[in-house]
Amino acid sequence: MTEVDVVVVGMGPGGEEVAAQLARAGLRVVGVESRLVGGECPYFACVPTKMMIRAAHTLAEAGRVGELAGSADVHADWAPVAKRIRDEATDDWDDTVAVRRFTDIGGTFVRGTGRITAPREVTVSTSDGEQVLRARRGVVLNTGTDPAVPPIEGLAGTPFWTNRDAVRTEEVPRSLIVLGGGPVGCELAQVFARFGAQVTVVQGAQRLLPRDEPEAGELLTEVFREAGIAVRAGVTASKIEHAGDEFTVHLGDSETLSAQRLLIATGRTVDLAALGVGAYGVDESARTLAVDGRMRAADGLWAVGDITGEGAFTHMSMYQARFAVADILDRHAEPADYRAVPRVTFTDPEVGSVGLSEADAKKQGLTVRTGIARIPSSTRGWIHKAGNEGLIKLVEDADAGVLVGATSVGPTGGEVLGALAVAVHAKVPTATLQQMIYAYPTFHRAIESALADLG
Ligand SMILES: Cc1cc2nc3c(=O)[nH]c(=O)nc-3n(C[C@H](O)[C@H](O)[C@H](O)COP(=O)(O)OP(=O)(O)OC[C@H]3O[C@@H](n4cnc5c(N)ncnc54)[C@H](O)[C@@H]3O)c2cc1C
Ligand SMILES: NC(=O)c1ccc[n+]([C@@H]2O[C@H](COP(=O)([O-])OP(=O)(O)OC[C@H]3O[C@@H](n4cnc5c(N)ncnc54)[C@H](O)[C@@H]3O)[C@@H](O)[C@H]2O)c1
Repeated sequence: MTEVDVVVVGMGPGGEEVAAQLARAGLRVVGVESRLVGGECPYFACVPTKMMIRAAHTLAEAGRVGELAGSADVHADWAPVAKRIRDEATDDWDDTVAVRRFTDIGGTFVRGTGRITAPREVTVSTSDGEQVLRARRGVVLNTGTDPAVPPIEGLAGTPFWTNRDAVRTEEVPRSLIVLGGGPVGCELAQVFARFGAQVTVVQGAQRLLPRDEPEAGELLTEVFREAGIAVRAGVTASKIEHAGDEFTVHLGDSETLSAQRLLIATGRTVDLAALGVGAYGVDESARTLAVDGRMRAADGLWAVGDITGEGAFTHMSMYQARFAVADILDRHAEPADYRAVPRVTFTDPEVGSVGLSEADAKKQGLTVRTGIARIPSSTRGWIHKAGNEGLIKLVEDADAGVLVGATSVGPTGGEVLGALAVAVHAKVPTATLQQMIYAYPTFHRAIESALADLG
C-alpha cells in the first residue's frame, strides 16, 4: 500500500494537467495510465487526424489550381502522412517524453489500469501484479472514452477500423464505408476521399453533424456529394459481413454497400462500472460521470474530460482541469461555465460553433432572432471562388440583445469563430457588434452581414 495526496487515473490532456499542477504545488501525486500519457488526443485523435486533414486539404487546394491559376499535376501519396504521424505526432506511439515531463517535476508514474476499490483507494493492475494506492485528498478520473461499437449483427469479430486504426494506417483503402456522420466520421471520410478512396458515409441521424445547426450539416452534405462522397442519411446498418478483402453492409432488407474497409465512428462510450465509481455511491450504470462546477463527482472524487459528458474536446478537458486543481488546492474559483463552449469540425469547409443552436435556444424559452450570411455572397467568398462554401449564422436572445450562439462555416470557419466566441462569452451587446468595424475583404466581415438581419 502506497499513501499519497492525490491519485490521477487516466492521463489524458486534463489528467496530465491536473497531475502536473498538483505536483508543482508540492503535493505527492501518482499518475496512472494504461496506454499513453497524453491520452487519445495526441496519439489517436486531434493531432494525427489534423495532420491527415492538413495533407488532404493541400491536395484539394492543388486541385483548385485548374480553376484559378493554371494547371497542376498532383499525385497523392499517403507515405509522408503516415511518416509524419509516426515520427512527429506520436513518436511511434511512445510516451517516454511525456512520462519524463511528469516525473521530472516530482510526480510518480504507474503504468497500468486503475480501478477505485474503496473511497480514496485505487488498485492498479500492472504487468507486475497489483498495486494499491491510498489518496489522502482523493482521486481524479480522466479516463476518457472508448469508441462505441454498435450491436449490429455480424459486426463483432470483423477487422473494422475505429479512429485508433485509421490514424495508424500505412495505406489508403480503395474504398471505405464510414458508419457515423459526426465529427470523427466527417473528418476522416473527407481525408480518405481526398486521397483517392471511394467513400460512403452511412449516418443514422437525418443529417451530418446533427449537433450543429441544420444549415451546417446540409451544406457539408452538398460539399461531400459534389466531391463524390456518397452520404446516406437517416439509415442504419442491419447486418454486416466480412469476407476476403471486403465488407458488406446491409441497409434494411434489400440494399447492400461494399467496401474494402469499414470505419466505425458512431460515438463514444464510458464504462463507469469498470472504474469502480460505485465505491463512492455513484450510479455506475450512467452514461457519463456527473460533476459539479468544481469537477466534484463525490467527496474525494473529481473527474475531468470526456467522462463528464460536457463536450468531448481537448480544450474542455483542459478547462475543467483548472477547476479540479483549484478545488483540490482549496483555492477560490468561480464554478465552470459552459455557456460559450467553442467546437470546430475540421472538414473543408470547417464547421465551427459556439453556445446554443437556434433549436436549443428556443427550447430554453428564449425569444430568438437569427441572422444568416452566405460566404460565397461575401466579397471575400466571391474572390476566393473555388472552395468558398460557408455561412455565418447568429442566434440572438432578442430580449437581452446579446448573441447566445453562433455558427461559422467556411474555408477558415474555425478561426472566424474566435470573434463569435468572444461575443457569446462576454455577452457583447448586439448593438455594439453592429457598430464594430470589420476589415475588408475578410471572411469574418460576413459577420456584419449576418448582424444586419438582427435589426
Ligand atoms: C478521431 C478524433 C478526433 C478528435 N479531434 C479533436 C479535435 O480536433 N479537437 C478537440 O478538441 N477534440 C478532438 N477530439 C476529442 C479529444 O480527443 C478528447 O476530447 C480529448 O482527448 C480529451 O479527452 P480526455 O481528457 O477525457 O481523455 P483521453 O484523451 O480520452 O485520455 C484518457 C486516458 O485515460 C486512460 N485510461 C482509461 N481508463 C484507464 C484506467 N482505468 N486506468 C488507467 N488509465 C486509463 C486511457 O488510456 C487514455 O490515455 C477528437 C476525438 C477523436 C476520436
Ligand atoms: N474537431 C473536433 O473537435 C472533434 C473531432 C472528432 C471528434 N470530436 C469529438 O469526439 C466525440 C466523438 O465523435 P463521433 O463523431 O465519434 O461521435 P458523435 O456522437 O458526435 O457522432 C456519431 C454519429 O454517429 C451516428 N450513429 C450512431 N449510431 C449509428 C449507427 N448504428 N449507424 C449509423 N450512424 C450512427 C449518430 O447519428 C452520430 O451523428 C464527439 O463528442 C466529438 O465532438 C471532436
